[in-house]
Amino acid sequence: MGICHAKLKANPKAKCEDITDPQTTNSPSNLPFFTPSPLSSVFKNSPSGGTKRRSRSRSRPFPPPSPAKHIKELLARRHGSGKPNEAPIPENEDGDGEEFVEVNTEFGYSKEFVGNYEIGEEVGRGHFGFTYKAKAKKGSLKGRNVAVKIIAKSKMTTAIAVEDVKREVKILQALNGHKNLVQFHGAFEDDTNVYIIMELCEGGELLDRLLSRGGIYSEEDAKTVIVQILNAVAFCHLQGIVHRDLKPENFLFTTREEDSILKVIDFGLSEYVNPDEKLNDIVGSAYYVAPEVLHRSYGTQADMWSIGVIAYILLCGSRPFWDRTESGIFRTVLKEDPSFDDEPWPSLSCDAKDFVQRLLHKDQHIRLTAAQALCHPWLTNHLHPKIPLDMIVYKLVRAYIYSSSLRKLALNALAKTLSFMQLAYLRQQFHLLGPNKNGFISLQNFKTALMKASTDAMNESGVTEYVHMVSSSQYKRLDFEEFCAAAISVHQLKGIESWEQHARYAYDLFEEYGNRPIMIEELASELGLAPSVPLHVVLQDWIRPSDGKLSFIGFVKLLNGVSSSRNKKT
Ligand SMILES: Nc1ncnc2c1ncn2[C@@H]1O[C@H](COP(=O)(O)OP(=O)(O)OP(=O)(O)O)[C@@H](O)[C@H]1O
Ligand SMILES: [Ca+2]
Ligand SMILES: [Ca+2]
Repeated sequence: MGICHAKLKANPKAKCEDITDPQTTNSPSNLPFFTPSPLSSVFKNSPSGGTKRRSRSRSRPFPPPSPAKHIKELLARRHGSGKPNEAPIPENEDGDGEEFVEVNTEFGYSKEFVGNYEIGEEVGRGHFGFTYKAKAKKGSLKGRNVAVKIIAKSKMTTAIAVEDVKREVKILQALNGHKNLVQFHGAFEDDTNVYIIMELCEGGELLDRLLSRGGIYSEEDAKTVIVQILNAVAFCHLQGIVHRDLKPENFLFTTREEDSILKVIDFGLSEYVNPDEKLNDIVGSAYYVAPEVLHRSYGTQADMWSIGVIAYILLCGSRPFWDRTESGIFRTVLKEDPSFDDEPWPSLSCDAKDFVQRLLHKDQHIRLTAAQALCHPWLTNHLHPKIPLDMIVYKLVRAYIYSSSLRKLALNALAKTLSFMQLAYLRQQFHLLGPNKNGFISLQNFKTALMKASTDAMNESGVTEYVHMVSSSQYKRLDFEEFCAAAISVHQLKGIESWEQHARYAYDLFEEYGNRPIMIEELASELGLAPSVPLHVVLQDWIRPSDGKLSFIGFVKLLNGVSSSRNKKT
């Protein structure tokens, strides 16, 4: 990239052109999604009537970036149109007849908001909600300040919009208690609004703090922020929740202090997803959306891309993927690699660059998971983040159990090539699974370990069921060595520079302990190739003519696994 208009801290003119977001126009009534504050019924004494928009630009030394806008398609689908209360709802592309559904906006929440809270000033707003400070009048929170996100029912013109709000509340409730997630205190409704009560975060948005520092963070400060983001997101992912709207506006500091705790907010676009499932709706904010979301086949790893974008912005003050139009942004996300050539990248650490690159990998299978990112040397060299259990381990171990014995041997050879640093993450995961005193884990351990972190979200997302399935498979106990072979991700290893060395060294070990003459038919069945495939043509290179053993190419294909081999053939 490297052109000034891509900079958050670019010159004011370029910045203004950059702002294609309708939210940044001066008059609120110009906003396609503007509706008057939903509070006219509740908020009687405010001089501003609660509708004055917070202006970032006047208080900043340079014009700030627009808050990230949601993807147009998302808004059209969820709210029917750009002006939800006026225009007709466009035809739903899935043909599920959304426009004919009468929307039921009864949520079943308590109707006692006014009796319980006294509303104060507005503290923020987004496309979907207005957030106010409020004071609890009774109950355990009596006298305490809270935040109330108010969502007007008039905006809920589609069943999807209603479901989004219900899910936002349900997820906040289920995930309550993690220190880097905003605390939830309850939900209310009346005829006009839904009220989501949360802890009040008084330290402002990450975006504002970034801007107040001139649009850039030092590596050390960025690490502190990123670790907290990863802690929260790793927890969500383990529960089977993908946030889908991670951006600097959706992180708040609890206090104004420099070392304030950071909290993830706004689960309005979050979704349940189990480890076997792929989501397909295009959701999020354009600058932060992952390529696989645009390809309509994604899971929790889409959030990791957004964290990569955030890390990139924190460290250099520029957006990694930029264009003037939404379709232009999508094109750069899909096709272009972010630049690491411009200042300050050459003067930043190699670890910082490597960390960001591993999150901005276009292939979601190569991208680091949240738990893996927490083990990256950029973070572990100075901080000592607590590493949570990682669902990818469950997926990989399950695949290993069902692999052929030949592939298991190949993976065991590959695991022996891992460096001490690479093994650190696997060691942590093994430890979390609670090995017995002889250093073994059984598949039951996978279930027991997960249940310790279980919330209602895990049941709803299908993670509980998935883990039950993994743990009820038949397989012997694993020691650490075999666990490494089982939990190694060949995809991810292929994404690192030293992959070729790993593969060569592993092949040498395999030659010593596992390679043997193999018939083409046997190999085909190992790989799950259908008899209709012209086996001799396809598998010729995989077997060494001299002794009929697996060639290096065959070994690598075997490591890739059955399904990827099969995909390549078709
Ligand atoms: N708990 C809180 N404490 C303080 N301020 C908050 C809190 N929750 C939200 N806000 C403020 O209100 C703004 C809007 O809230 P939120 O992001 O939940 O709304 P939204 O309409 O869903 O946003 P978006 O347009 O990103 O979807 C936030 O960016 C933040 O400034
Ligand atoms: Ca938001
Ligand atoms: Ca939202």
